[in-house]
Amino acid sequence: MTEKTILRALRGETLPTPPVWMMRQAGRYLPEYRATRAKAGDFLKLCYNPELAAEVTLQPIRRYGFDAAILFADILLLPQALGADLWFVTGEGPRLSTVTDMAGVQGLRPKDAIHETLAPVYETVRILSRELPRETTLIGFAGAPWTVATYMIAGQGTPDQAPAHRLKNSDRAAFVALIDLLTVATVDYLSAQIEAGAEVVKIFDSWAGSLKGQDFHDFALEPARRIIADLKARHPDIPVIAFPREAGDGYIGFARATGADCVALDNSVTPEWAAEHVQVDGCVQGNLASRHMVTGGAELVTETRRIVAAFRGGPHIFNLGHGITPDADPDNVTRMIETVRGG
Ligand SMILES: Cc1c2[nH]c(c1CCC(=O)O)Cc1[nH]c(c(CCC(=O)O)c1C)Cc1[nH]c(c(CCC(=O)O)c1C)Cc1[nH]c(c(C)c1CCC(=O)O)C2
Repeated sequence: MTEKTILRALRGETLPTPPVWMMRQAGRYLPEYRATRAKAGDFLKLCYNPELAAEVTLQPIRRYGFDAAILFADILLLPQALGADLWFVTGEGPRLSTVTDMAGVQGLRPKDAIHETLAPVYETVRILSRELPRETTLIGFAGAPWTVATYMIAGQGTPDQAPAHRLKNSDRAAFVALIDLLTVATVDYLSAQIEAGAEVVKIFDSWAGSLKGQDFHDFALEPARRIIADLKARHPDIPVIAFPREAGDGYIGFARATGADCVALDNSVTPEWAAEHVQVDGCVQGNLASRHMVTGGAELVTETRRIVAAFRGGPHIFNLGHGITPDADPDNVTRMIETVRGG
């Protein structure tokens, strides 16, 4: 069997047509997702129901034939497995019990305890590795320590991650202890996904952009480097995609410094800039603005072609710059894929 297209791109091959998948491709813009979520009861019940989580992972593959499927789960399941309370408020987002000092960090469970909670996620991966079409790559994932810590410290999403910055600056020891626990737990979590059948893993650092200078080095780059080094020691052939969202100039050299096989790009960088400064080090993923999945039209086609053309000279996986939003039109996704594949 010839190797899957995404694995070829991740090994550094320049392909005539970039493989394509989408962040949040299983999500609320799809009526079949909404129906399955209703059947599960709510979002978290869906995440912990292996049959239904596998079903929603497969839905966009059946509908669109994406080159990759991403495990259906959430980056906040790991804090829950470490002992935080987690719930979702409809229309608002996640809520967690907070960790605000060293006693809070020490009150979390040890990393070896996570698998008890996360076992259903590994079962979802096993189902998917049996049921996916043979040409489709299965991507596992976790949040990066900084991004996960921002939710654990604030107890919710925050526009500027102020509570996490405050803890970092006022109680360094507690903050570093939390980052360290998340780093080692993430290695075990991703390793278990790989052992269950994930062929690639992606590390989402959605709030990396709020770390500047030395902080970016210490809390975005360094944890990613440690996670990737430890994972590759256990699973040498597993490619890793890193997503230090809104890193700006921090994207330059990020793959080299962390050992990532691919860097995912958000929309704040142009594809022409990224081809010159980031793709020189290897595979890149991205970076169509999600709003085109809402607005469609000629601009969707023009922008898609522009990104494909800008990255044509090197390894590239086509994706959005962030997750597709619930108000997206499913037909625009079809249009985007046709355009990537030569339409
Ligand atoms: C920060 C973050 C989270 N989760 C995730 C991130 C990092 C990526 C990013 O920046 O978007 C990652 C994530 N979340 C989800 C996946 C599954 C795989 C995929 O399709 O990409 C992945 C990879 C499902 C989800 N995670 C969530 C949904 C929507 C829940 C629903 O169906 O009601 C999905 C499909 C909920 C979620 N989960 C999270 C938030 C802030 C929210 C609420 C906001 C929102 O509703 O979009 C935390």
